[in-house]
Amino acid sequence: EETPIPELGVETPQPEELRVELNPISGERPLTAITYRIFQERDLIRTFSIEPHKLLSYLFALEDSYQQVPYHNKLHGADVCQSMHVLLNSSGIKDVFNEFEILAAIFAAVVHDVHHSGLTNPFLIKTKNDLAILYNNESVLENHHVAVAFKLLQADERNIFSNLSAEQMETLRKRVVDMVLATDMAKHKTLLADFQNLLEAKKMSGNDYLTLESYDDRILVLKNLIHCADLSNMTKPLDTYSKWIDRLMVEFWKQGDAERDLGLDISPMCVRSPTTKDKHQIGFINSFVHPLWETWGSLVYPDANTILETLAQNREWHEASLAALTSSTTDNS
Ligand SMILES: COc1ccc(C2=NN(C3CCN(c4ncnc5ccsc45)CC3)C(=O)[C@@H]3CC=CC[C@H]23)cc1OCc1ccccc1C(F)(F)F
Ligand SMILES: [Mg+2]
Ligand SMILES: [Zn+2]
Repeated sequence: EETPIPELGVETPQPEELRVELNPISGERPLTAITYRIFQERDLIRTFSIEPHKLLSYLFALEDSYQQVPYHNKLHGADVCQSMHVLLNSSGIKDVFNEFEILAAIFAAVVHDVHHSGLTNPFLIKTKNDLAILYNNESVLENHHVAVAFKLLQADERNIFSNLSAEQMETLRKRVVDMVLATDMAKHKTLLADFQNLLEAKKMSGNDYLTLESYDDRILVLKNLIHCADLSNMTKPLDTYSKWIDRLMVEFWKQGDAERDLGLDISPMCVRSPTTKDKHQIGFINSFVHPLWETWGSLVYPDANTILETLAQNREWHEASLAALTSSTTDNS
């Protein structure tokens, strides 16, 4: 008889009272609430003999290590974790990955931006920030995120992987590092090209995509998966999506203010002008987001159809508002 996993993370004679207690937490602690729920739903707690109180301790510490910046805060961590959870259930891949890979993917998603300062890699590099010195300008933020995530595991009461073998822990660590480093936008073009080549090769060889043998093939799909989850704002309904982009604009404008105060060139996307948001977002969707989701769509066909339609609608929304803005300005001129 398997020991039941306490639904609320801890054994209690008064589950109802604790449930009431925890509810406000899910409001203040969205990252912990969502991630704990996903670990339960995927039975990861039982499969990997994770001690529930350690999982809660780790998630509380992780959540508190996300900075209170407008966009790259704990809500973004929770959002990418939830998006990863949904993407892993896509028809084309849900039976491909084993529970170790799923554990690594969910964990990588929830930790992937921890301790983000709300500044971009180019900014940290040009201001010679300590992190840029430490990581030699190479995926500076992403190296920091994954280092912080593993440092938090070192405390025994937070080590959720204490019941994994040394070898299992080694592979899990490699997968998580590979995935988090793949969220650096500077890696986007190579990552997508390799992904397209893999799918092309699979198609040529006639066997279905699902037969991914090597570690390199399997991790390549997982890297693109976390990258898709990180760029999933644009595939969400407009009312949700527009809230994310407004948060990001505030974060970019604050960086623009810092650049001005430091006498540095203001990054193009940090310029406070009414057309910046629309212009850049259209460019971003056309150059980065749509090609990525289109490639993903060919793997998980037909799941991605709704996603691609929403992406097109959101792009049209920007084009309409840009046209309105530019026509009104030409009228004024
Ligand atoms: C919800 O919407 C976005 C979410 C995340 C990002 C993210 N952007 N980026 C980079 C920032 C620099 N980039 C560029 N810089 C200048 N001109 C261009 C032209 C086309 S891209 C690009 C490329 C994308 C990141 O590294 C973030 C961290 C990791 C993943 C993704 C994040 C970008 C969103 O909307 C786009 C955008 C919106 C508003 C203003 C500007 C931008 C803008 F397009 F500029 F980003
Ligand atoms: Mg990031
Ligand atoms: Zn992110």
